[in-house]
Amino acid sequence: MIDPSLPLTDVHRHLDGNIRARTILDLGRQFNLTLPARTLDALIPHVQVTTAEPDLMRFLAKLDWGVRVLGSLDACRRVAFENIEDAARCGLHYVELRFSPGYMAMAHRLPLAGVVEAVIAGIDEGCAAFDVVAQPIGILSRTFGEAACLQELEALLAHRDRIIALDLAGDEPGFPGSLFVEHFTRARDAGWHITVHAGEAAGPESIWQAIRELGAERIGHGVKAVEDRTLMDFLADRRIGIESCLTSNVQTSTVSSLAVHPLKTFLEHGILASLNSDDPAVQGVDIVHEYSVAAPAAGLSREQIRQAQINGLSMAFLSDAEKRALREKIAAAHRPVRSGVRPG
Ligand SMILES: O=c1[nH]cnc2c1ncn2[C@@H]1O[C@H](CO)[C@@H](O)[C@H]1O
Ligand SMILES: [Zn+2]
Repeated sequence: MIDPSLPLTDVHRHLDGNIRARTILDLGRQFNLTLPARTLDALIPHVQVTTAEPDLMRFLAKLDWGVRVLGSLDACRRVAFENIEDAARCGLHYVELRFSPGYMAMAHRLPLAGVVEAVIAGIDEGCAAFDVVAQPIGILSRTFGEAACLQELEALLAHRDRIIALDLAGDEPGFPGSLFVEHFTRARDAGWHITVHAGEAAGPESIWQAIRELGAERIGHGVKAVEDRTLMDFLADRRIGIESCLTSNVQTSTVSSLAVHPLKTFLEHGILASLNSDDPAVQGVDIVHEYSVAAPAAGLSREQIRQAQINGLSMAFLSDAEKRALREKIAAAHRPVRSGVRPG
């Protein structure tokens, strides 16, 4: 139930959580690595979630093979390019691709700033080849601690003009946002937008912390906001966007089923919440599934799904003029061409 006359956006999509299984096989061969399987069918269970994982960390382990095969900077460039191709193929007009340079560099000790440069180059090449607007968001992988995140931050700052925002992802309960206040102060000083994974594996206090201490303008997942009415009022009043990722939340056991997902409550509360994919290749689903299958299963009406699509562009890290231009472009492309009408 995507409205084709409106821009289709995905503002919460991990580039390094969207590495094709076929590419993992291919790069594994190229770098002579021993993968857990030699064929695509046999590899899938190692790199894709099939049934819900018991918790976030076990879900995140499924992303590991994707980055273990990144044996060179050119491999990083390739997966970034393929991410744009994937976005175009599923009909996205605008995508914010987030990635963690430290996580991508880890297995083969690639230079961190080199990874950032390669990812940006792949995104640029993809945007030149396909009709998609894309912007990169840097991630600090909290799972590896404050010092590792500082190195990621430095690498991202080396390309500060090409990065639009900073995010914090990974082990939310193990590494609370309070450890990263300095990192985010520097990010804001660099003029970046801020979005933070919060209220996914930890409670509403994690969302308050992200807003008050890290300066989050948007929240990734934010599921646990439903437990705190004052917080929901605050999110609605301040127009702090919630980047919902329905299928992901079931696969990480953040919610027990789509039927109990709070997105519908957020929309009824007037919160700026949108539909996004998270880690499409790992999840085995993409944005079209989120709109046509997951959102109805989460109880959203047609009108609420349309509102979520509008919200996706509203919360995008674009200027008002850029948003208007995208809206007008899609509306014009959708307008039916009148044939057989001759002027005069
Ligand atoms: O749903 C999620 N919640 C929290 N962290 C995530 C999620 N998906 C991916 N990452 C984390 O983001 C970085 C790669 O982009 C990695 O740190 C990965 O663990
Ligand atoms: Zn995420």
